[in-house]
Amino acid sequence: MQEKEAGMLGRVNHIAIAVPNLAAATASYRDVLGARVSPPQALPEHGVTVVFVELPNTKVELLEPLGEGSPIAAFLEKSPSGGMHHICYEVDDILSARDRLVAGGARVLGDGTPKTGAHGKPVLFLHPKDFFGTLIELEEV
Ligand SMILES: CC[C@@H](C(=O)O)C(=O)SCCNC(=O)CCNC(=O)[C@H](O)C(C)(C)COP(=O)(O)OP(=O)(O)OC[C@H]1O[C@@H](n2cnc3c(N)ncnc32)[C@H](O)[C@@H]1OP(=O)(O)O
Ligand SMILES: [Co+2]
Repeated sequence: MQEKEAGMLGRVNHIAIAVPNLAAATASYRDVLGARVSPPQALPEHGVTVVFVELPNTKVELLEPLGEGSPIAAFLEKSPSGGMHHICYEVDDILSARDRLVAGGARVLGDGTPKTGAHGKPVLFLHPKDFFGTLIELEEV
C-alpha cells in the first residue's frame, strides 16, 4: 500500500465501543466512571443509536444496533458483551483522503460516498482487514 502523505490524519475524534444495551452502558459510564454522557441519538441511516462520553481530549462513542441489518449486529454476535468497534480520525478533506487511500490500495466501505455522521459531518469507513484488524472511520472537520 502506498505510503500515505504525511499529515493526512488529525486528532482522534472518538473511540467507539459497541454495546448490547446502550442505557446500561450509559449508566455505567455516568454512575460508575463518573463521566458526562450526551443524550442518545438514533441514527437509522447508520443502523445504530449512539451516545458520546465527553472527555478532556477526545470522546468515546457508545453504540447499539438500531433496526434490521445494523452493521454492528454481526460484531455483537461475535462479542455479545460488547467491545472496541472503531477509531475515528479527523481529516481536513475527506474526498481527497479517500482518493489518496484508494489510490494506495485501501478499501473504502460502501460506495465511497461519505455519509453524514453523528456530528453532522461527512464520514467514511476503511476496511478493518487493511488496517491491522481495526475499523477506521474518517470524519471531515
Ligand atoms: C454514528 C454514526 C457514525 C459516527 O458518526 O461516528 C458511526 O460511527 S456509525 C458506526 C456503525 N457503522 C459502521 O460500522 C459502518 C462500517 N462498518 C461496516 O460496514 C461493517 O461493520 C464491516 C466492517 C464491513 C463488518 O461487517 P460484518 O457484517 O461484521 O462483516 P464480516 O462479518 O464479514 O466482517 C469481515 C471481517 O471483519 C471483521 N470485523 C468486523 N467488524 C470489525 C470491527 N469493528 N473491527 C475489527 N474487525 C471487524 C470480522 O470479524 C471479519 O473478520 P474475519 O472473521 O477474520 O473475516
Ligand atoms: Co463513529
